[in-house]
Amino acid sequence: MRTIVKTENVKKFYEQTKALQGVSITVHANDFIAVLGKSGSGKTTLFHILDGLIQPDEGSVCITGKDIFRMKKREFIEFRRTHIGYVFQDFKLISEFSAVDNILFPVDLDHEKVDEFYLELLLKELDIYHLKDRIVKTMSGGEKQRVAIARALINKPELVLADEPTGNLDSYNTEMVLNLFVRLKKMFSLTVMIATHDYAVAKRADHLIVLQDGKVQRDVYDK
Ligand SMILES: Nc1ncnc2c1ncn2[C@@H]1O[C@H](COP(=O)(O)OP(=O)(O)OP(=O)(O)O)[C@@H](O)[C@H]1O
Repeated sequence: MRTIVKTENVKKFYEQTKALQGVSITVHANDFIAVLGKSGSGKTTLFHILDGLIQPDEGSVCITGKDIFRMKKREFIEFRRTHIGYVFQDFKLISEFSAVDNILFPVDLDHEKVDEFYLELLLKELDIYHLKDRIVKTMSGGEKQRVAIARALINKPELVLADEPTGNLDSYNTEMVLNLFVRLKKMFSLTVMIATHDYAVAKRADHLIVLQDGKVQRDVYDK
């Protein structure tokens, strides 16, 4: 089993708050991992650290065997772009842009040629092909969520981090997004990590990591 994520003793403090108090986890390739915890348990902090958005105060983070906080900035930017896809809790889409312009934003930034075949496949798999030219601000929460997932996948990352991907969805859309992650994981050999506060959602994963007060309280691997 190939290791995709390995953190050792990761700590992050915000003044009085100990957001992460020594988190060590190992995540294997092609698994579906749920990080379960109540509000304030440190899920977003951990995901931001895995994505290199914030730096830990202590500890190390290796993604596909590379220590991301030992990389040079430019090297990391390129590494992140090609290895990690992030679905933000609040989507972070550009509301005045169309779905397809949002999805292609990470590609356009790098002036790369668009893989039209892959784009079409993604749009169809996510059931947003018919919405590709719609302005994002006119879309429902579930539709925006699927656009955000497509944007995270457009550069064919190995690791997808999704922070509360079902947090704002009703039960129908929650089920749809979970099934989608399972299908996309198989189809594109992804490793999918989701953060959630909902045990019913977390139960669907192969690997469950429970965070409590910034510490790993349970780490169960069940395939
Ligand atoms: N930028 C910050 N400045 C100060 N404290 C912060 C900051 N970011 C997070 N915290 C604190 O760190 C702790 C962990 O927060 P975090 O957002 O990681 O939790 P979470 O499990 O993702 O919660 P939620 O489910 O509500 O998003 C909380 O006590 C939070 O208030």
